[in-house]
Amino acid sequence: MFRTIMHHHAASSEDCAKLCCTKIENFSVKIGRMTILDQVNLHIHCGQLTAVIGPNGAGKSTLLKAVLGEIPHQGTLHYVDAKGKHTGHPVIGYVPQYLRFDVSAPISVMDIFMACLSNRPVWIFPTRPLRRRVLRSLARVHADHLIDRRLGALSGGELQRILLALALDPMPDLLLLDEPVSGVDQNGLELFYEILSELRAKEDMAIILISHDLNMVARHADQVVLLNHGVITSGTPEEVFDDGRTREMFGMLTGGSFGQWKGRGDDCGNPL
Ligand SMILES: Nc1ncnc2c1ncn2[C@@H]1O[C@H](COP(=O)(O)OP(=O)(O)OP(=O)(O)O)[C@@H](O)[C@H]1O
Repeated sequence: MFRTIMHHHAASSEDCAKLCCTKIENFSVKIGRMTILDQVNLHIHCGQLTAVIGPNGAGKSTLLKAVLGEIPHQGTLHYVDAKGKHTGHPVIGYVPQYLRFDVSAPISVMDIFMACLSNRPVWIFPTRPLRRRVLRSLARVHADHLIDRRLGALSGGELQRILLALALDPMPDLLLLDEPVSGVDQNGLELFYEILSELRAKEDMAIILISHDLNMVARHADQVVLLNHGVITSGTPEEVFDDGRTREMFGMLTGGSFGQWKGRGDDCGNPL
């Protein structure tokens, strides 16, 4: 069950550019006779947060799974770091939208780290260095106080941060996040975005985030991609949110501009 939060190595055949970036080229996914993704091309720059938005069923989660190599797809993934020393095989960290587990199971946060980080069975008492390492990982996401908490007793936001900490060990080149649609309150969401901002700056990490909260995207993303089976439009938050196609797709009122509604919104996170 924890396979999806482990790390993946994606292969590529040639360099992408001189700057640190990931190029997603001509990604297509067909399931049966249905085309879910059609020729998606994206450049994801290191040190930037790229938010993917789009209606339900647009293929957002499918795109992340294809980048992870978890589902059959066409297209190629190229990665090159700034120094050109680590080209072609990004280490990818993945934070899934949700984790299915038995909420009554006596599994602690420490146990799940043990299961993911070492080959030791979880019933062996953790060694001190391992516990210190887990505490360091958890501190990165402001969650070291949760190390002995039972998984089933975590709030939605806390669980999301634990999954993020797991995806960051070892530190990935490319971080993929599928934000939960519900279960994380506004404070949890704010903290999560703050942590992502820290990471992109400190680790020079490329981050792709599927988000349903347009206000948070407007405030924190460097680049926004509007996806609906293909890329409808992409650019800065200003460019994408002022685009008539975005406004139409999300039922926004016409006439307003990005600057007027940035930071405001209704209770569901929709810009007014
Ligand atoms: N294994 C599958 N078999 C058949 N159809 C699938 C499969 N996986 C996804 N789909 C379909 O592909 C489309 C895209 O799904 P996906 O989960 O990628 O959308 P999404 O943009 O992430 O949606 P949401 O915002 O609702 O999470 C949907 O219509 C979905 O029903």
